[in-house]
Amino acid sequence: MTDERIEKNKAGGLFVMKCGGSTLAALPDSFFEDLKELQSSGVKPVIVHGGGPAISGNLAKLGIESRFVNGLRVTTEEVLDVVEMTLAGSINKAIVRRIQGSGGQAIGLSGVDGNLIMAKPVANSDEVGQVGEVTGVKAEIIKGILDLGYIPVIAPIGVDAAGQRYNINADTAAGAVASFVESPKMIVVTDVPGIMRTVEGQKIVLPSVTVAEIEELIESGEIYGGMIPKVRAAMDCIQGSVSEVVIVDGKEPKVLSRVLQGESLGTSIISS
Ligand SMILES: Nc1ncnc2c1ncn2[C@@H]1O[C@H](COP(=O)(O)OP(=O)(O)O)[C@@H](O)[C@H]1O
Ligand SMILES: CC(=O)N[C@@H](CCC(=O)OP(=O)(O)O)C(=O)O
Repeated sequence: MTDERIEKNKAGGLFVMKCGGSTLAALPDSFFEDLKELQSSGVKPVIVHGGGPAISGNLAKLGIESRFVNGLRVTTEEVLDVVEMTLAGSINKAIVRRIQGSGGQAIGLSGVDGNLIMAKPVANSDEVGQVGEVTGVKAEIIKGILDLGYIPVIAPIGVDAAGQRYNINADTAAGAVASFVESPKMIVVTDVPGIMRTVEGQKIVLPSVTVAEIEELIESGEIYGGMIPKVRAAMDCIQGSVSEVVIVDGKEPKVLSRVLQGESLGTSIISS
């Protein structure tokens, strides 16, 4: 990590990474070893994670059906108990244990702790229930944990001043965290090699896309399902301090350090 370009990133201070539930179990040990090496070299990673498939699995065990409206889980109080238990409990602690297992240092918390992620109901809460949108993130808590030498591992549960909990899509939460901590880059780690489109019958990965191109890809149906909240979160945060969002496959060797070194991997979303 003596590369000049990594040094430049260090000067930026930190980067936010979102780990999707689709990929968490498949992340190889080398992913966490790379993360540990970055941490040892002075880079400050912040992790926001999902866990949608695990939530659906736990709900199914309880005989509760999972329902989604435009990619957002319909969240009753009963569902919210399972969401919190899964995200802030088993998934969060599994990530912390994997980082520690690679010799890194991590502290897991949810957006409820210290009122880290403040939220309010989404506009269509009559349809989706206790789903939140972010109104604020206490960046000083994240920076404090980083200054202590730990990687913050954040579960996307929000809270409001009255103490009500909210289920927040993990891509949305990661984008908001990246904006509030003024991360220059957000890395979205998922189970596909980037944003793909079909050209002459072949699926290709787009090396970079602009906000205008994303709108066209959603319109044409080439971006659908779980990719939609990712690109929407990316578009929201690159309006502010985040200058680039990169979507990559977590199984790619040394993916984090390669992206931070400026290697062209996955799909880079840029403002224009
Ligand atoms: N244009 C696209 N390129 C790549 N993947 C896409 C695209 N449109 C939709 N997807 C889907 O988005 C999925 C990633 O979203 P999701 O399953 O929610 O992942 P995560 O758990 O990482 O948030 C991919 O596995 C793929 O099925
Ligand atoms: C409101 C909403 O839909 N919340 C998500 C939170 C987890 C998530 O987003 O996980 P992935 O990143 O693995 O999809 C859910 O309940 O599934």
